Amino acid sequence: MKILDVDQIRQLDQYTILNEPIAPIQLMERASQAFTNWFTARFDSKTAVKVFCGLGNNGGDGLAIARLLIQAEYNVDVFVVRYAPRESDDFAHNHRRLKLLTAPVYIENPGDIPTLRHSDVVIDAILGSGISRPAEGIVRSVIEAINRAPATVVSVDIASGLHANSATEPGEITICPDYTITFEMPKLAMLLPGNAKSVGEWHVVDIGLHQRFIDQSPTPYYYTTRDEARLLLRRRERFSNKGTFGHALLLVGSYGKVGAGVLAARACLRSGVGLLTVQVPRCGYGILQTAVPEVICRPDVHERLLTGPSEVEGPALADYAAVGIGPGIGKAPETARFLREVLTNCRKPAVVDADALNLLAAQRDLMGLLPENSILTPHPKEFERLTQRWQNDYDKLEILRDFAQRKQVIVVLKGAHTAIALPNGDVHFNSTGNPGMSTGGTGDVLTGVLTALLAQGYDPVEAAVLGVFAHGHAGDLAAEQRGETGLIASDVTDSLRWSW
Ligand SMILES: NC(=O)C1=CN([C@@H]2O[C@H](COP(=O)(O)OP(=O)(O)OC[C@H]3O[C@@H](n4cnc5c(N)ncnc54)[C@H](OP(=O)(O)O)[C@@H]3O)[C@@H](O)[C@H]2O)[C@@H](O)CC1
Ligand SMILES: Nc1ncnc2c1ncn2[C@@H]1O[C@H](COP(=O)(O)OP(=O)(O)O)[C@@H](O)[C@H]1O
Ligand SMILES: [K+]
Repeated sequence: MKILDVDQIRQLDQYTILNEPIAPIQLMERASQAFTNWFTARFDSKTAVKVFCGLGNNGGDGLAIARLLIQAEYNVDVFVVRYAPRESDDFAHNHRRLKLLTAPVYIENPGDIPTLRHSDVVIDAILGSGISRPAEGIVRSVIEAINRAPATVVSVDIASGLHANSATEPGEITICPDYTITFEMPKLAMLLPGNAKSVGEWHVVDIGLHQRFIDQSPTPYYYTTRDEARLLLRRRERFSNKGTFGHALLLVGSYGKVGAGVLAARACLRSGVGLLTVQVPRCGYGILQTAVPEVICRPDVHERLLTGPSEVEGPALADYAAVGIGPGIGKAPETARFLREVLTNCRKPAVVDADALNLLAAQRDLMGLLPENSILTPHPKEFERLTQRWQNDYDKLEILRDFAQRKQVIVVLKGAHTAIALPNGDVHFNSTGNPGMSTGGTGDVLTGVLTALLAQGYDPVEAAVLGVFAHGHAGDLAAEQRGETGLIASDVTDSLRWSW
């Protein structure tokens, strides 16, 4: 799904009005109905609803929502924050309609702000995507009062005060909602960690904006939906054999961190690889053979480190269908030398994770050896080591896109809504995963998943988008079973389904 910016959404709005065609006020009605459908499924009609409206179209939505809820027999109070003498045409239209049902309360001074109780549900329709300056004066006072109150808060389209696709400057204030119900598509701001408090749990409701305009609109930002991820999945053919699905090599582990290798190996097997060889330091031999009997184990000649040579013969590096390197390998100079050898010789896109990334950061010339379209999977700290410190999430996104383009690699920047930057500058945000996955080893699992997909011949971009989705989906299934708190990395592997 594309993520468009505010100007594009405004044009999309106009395009829909002209080409569907639909009257602007009807489009507002459709958006308000879509919000109301979500709201009534979530909160019952005994709920005390307090709708706060601004004077633009977001406020117009709020007034229409208030009317729809009154008609559905909810107990609704409406407050209009009168911060300016102007109001939008569609606000005015809905204002006239609402006044036939109820009398809104006008807030001009802080003394007009009502007291909010724990049992109240606030609908925040003060400012939407049209915000053009920081919230000040009475708008700020209302936002502060709502944030202080113990009530549940649901924002219409976007939290008041939050910019849809640019940074919130220090000192700016936003509503901190429990939920955001946004129209048609997520806004970039909703996918960025720094905005978590200004977004809450968010849901998209479809309001039928014109698909042709969306298709034609250029954007570097995408959000992977379940259907899109499903389309990437390949079926296993009936007349297949293990050779059909590739022979992968994982280079993993060091003394004390052989477990990282076990996690990656198990996940690789659970992701459909045909055959898997795992090279671990000699100390990991017994551990790996016992924990994962399905793998071919190649013990390194070194007892505690990965250094390269092994007494067990195997295919040349370039003959493996895919190579994954990093989980648990440590940063010893011998391992750094081996990494250099691997990157020089493997000639196919590789999966590079964890300490392999830290070694790249320490010896930056290694980056020049990365095979084109390799998949790098840093968490934010590792990414910072590879690049530089950033000012805010938007700055970080630019650094991410620039890095992927300059190095011609795929960067999977992990976290909630993992951002996958492609060599063409596009960024795909993931839609699966949960905070239960913030626990040691889940990243190692991802390395196994991605290596398996490359070995099966998935194009690296597809492998990255699909693998990250499947990994997060497995995390979500695991969380359903165990809850988020009790989730461990092995549960993610055990929950890999490859259907959704
Ligand atoms: N696009 C869609 O698909 C659909 C969109 N819809 C809805 O429309 C919303 C966007 O509406 P919108 O453009 O009228 O913007 P909105 O935020 O309501 O208000 C702008 C007004 O506030 C003012 N203002 C700005 N900043 C301010 C501040 N800090 N403090 C005080 N005032 C401030 C600004 O003033 P100005 O900049 O002109 O001086 C202007 O007067 C969108 O979020 C969605 O809810 C649906 O109805 C239908 C489908
Ligand atoms: N809050 C979260 N929401 C969704 N996914 C998360 C969250 N926290 C972590 N994850 C996922 O869990 C994995 C953690 O990887 P990483 O930080 O490398 O862990 P480790 O190094 O311990 O293996 C990543 O795939 C990341 O996207
Ligand atoms: K709002």
